[in-house]
Amino acid sequence: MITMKDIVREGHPALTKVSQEVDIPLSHEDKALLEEMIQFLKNSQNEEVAAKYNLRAGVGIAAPQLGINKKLMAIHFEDENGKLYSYGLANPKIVSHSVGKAYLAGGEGCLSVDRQVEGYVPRHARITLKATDMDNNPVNLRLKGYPSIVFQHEVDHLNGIMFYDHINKDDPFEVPDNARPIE
Ligand SMILES: O=CN(O)C[C@@H](CC1CCCC1)C(=O)N1NCCC[C@H]1C(=O)Nc1ccccn1
Ligand code: NI
Repeated sequence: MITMKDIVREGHPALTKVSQEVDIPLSHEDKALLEEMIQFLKNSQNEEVAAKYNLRAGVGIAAPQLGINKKLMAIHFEDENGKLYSYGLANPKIVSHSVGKAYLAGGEGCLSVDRQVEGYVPRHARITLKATDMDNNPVNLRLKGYPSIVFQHEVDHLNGIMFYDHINKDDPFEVPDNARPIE
């Protein structure tokens, strides 16, 4: 099972590399990795399991965080309306996005970053994302709000981008014009 010791931390080269696309149909190895990544997220959100294995709760994880530079990412969480987002995705691509921006009002963190980094992380408010899921089916998702932010955070990892790369150095809490805060 994946635990925190498997998650590489900032300074590890895998986090700033552009990852490679994977072959479709997925190899057994890549499919098994996506399954393990989803299981980690489920475990991390389960109080007993997280306490037992000292897991930090996460809603998404990308293969580079495991030192693996493949375009594989997993997302698992329920939004405020109880809608479940649970995906193991290969070769995700943001094919279109809104002009408008959005950001988490509380800022962002990362399981690969063992420190608080203050500031707003401006992202696209809405995105259309295409990918292949773990059963080799094409996925076409239109996302807004918190889910849109989560998916963008993970896609960034596959391109070697960390959340703090988006924070305005001169004014971390500067709100880009017409950007929407997500509580
Ligand atoms: O690349 C992937 N990562 O680095 C895991 C990150 C991904 C999120 C950060 C901002 C958008 C996506 C993650 O999940 N976190 N960041 C650090 C500690 C907190 C944790 C988190 O937000 N946990 C959470 C939130 C709601 C419900 C349950 N748990
Ligand atoms: Ni992260």
